[in-house]
Amino acid sequence: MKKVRRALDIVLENIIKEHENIPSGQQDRQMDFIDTLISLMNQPMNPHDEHAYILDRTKIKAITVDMISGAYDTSAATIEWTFSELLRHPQVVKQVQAELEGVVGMNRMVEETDLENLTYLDMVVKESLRLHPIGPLLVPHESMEDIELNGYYVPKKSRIIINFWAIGRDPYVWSNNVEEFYPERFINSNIDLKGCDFQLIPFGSGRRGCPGIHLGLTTIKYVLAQLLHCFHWDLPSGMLPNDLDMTEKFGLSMRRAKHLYAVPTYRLLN
Ligand code: HEM
Repeated sequence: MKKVRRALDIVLENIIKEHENIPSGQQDRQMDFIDTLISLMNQPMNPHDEHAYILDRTKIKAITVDMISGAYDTSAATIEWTFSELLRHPQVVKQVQAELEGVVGMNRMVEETDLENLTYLDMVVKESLRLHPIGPLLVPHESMEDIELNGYYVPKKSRIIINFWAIGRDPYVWSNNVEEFYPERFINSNIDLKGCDFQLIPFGSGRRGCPGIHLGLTTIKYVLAQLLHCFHWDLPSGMLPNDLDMTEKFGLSMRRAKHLYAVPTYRLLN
């Protein structure tokens, strides 16, 4: 563990140094996340309170580790699960591609600004997160005071674990076709992912809910939209959609037990 920590510290130190010593001629480049943190370094976050939180080098490294560890695996695994469901449901792929053709056309690549107009893709991602939440038990929480909830007494300092995987597959919440990948269930529904609709909380809820929800959703939709817009996708070696193994591997994040393989064919006009 100590070795890993030292190695990680060297990587992070290099990232910070690279940002501190931008070569002349590149000074006008757009500021990124690390530039912003460095610009706030060693000054109180609240200028009217000298005891306020101060961002130092170590804290910048800690925040960066949080960002990297929270972001990569979760987004990559969600893309892989969504793609698996799409390969099992060619009809849904056709509909996403029809939406992309309507919004983007076939002569240019998808851009980030297109995402807000891709409403069917939004439903596809919600449905994928319902069935395949990356954090099936979210992150353990602790009650700050004694509380009674729906007739249950929860003492202060209880460890609370939310089984969102089970909520996502509960027929009383989602009706009988709960095991089916069916994005259309979100048509005319106001359910969103921000954490107030408790039947769909793959990013958690409340003050300790996921701070990366917007970056995560943008990344997932952008990657999926580009992959589906640019390419047709087939399963390898004549495999049929129903043959695709959907076994889960339970861990800190819930990934596919086996990697997904798919064969692309280019489909844009140029
Ligand atoms: C598909 C993408 C993602 C999913 C499904 C996801 C899911 C979650 C969940 C379930 C939690 C625990 C929330 C709770 O228990 O209430 C969480 C926490 C967290 N996530 Fe994400 N996340 C994603 C992307 C990201 C990204 C892109 C970042 C960073 C840029 C990030 C950073 C974090 C951090 C730092 C926490 C801990 C928050 C705290 O303890 O206060 N996540 N995430």
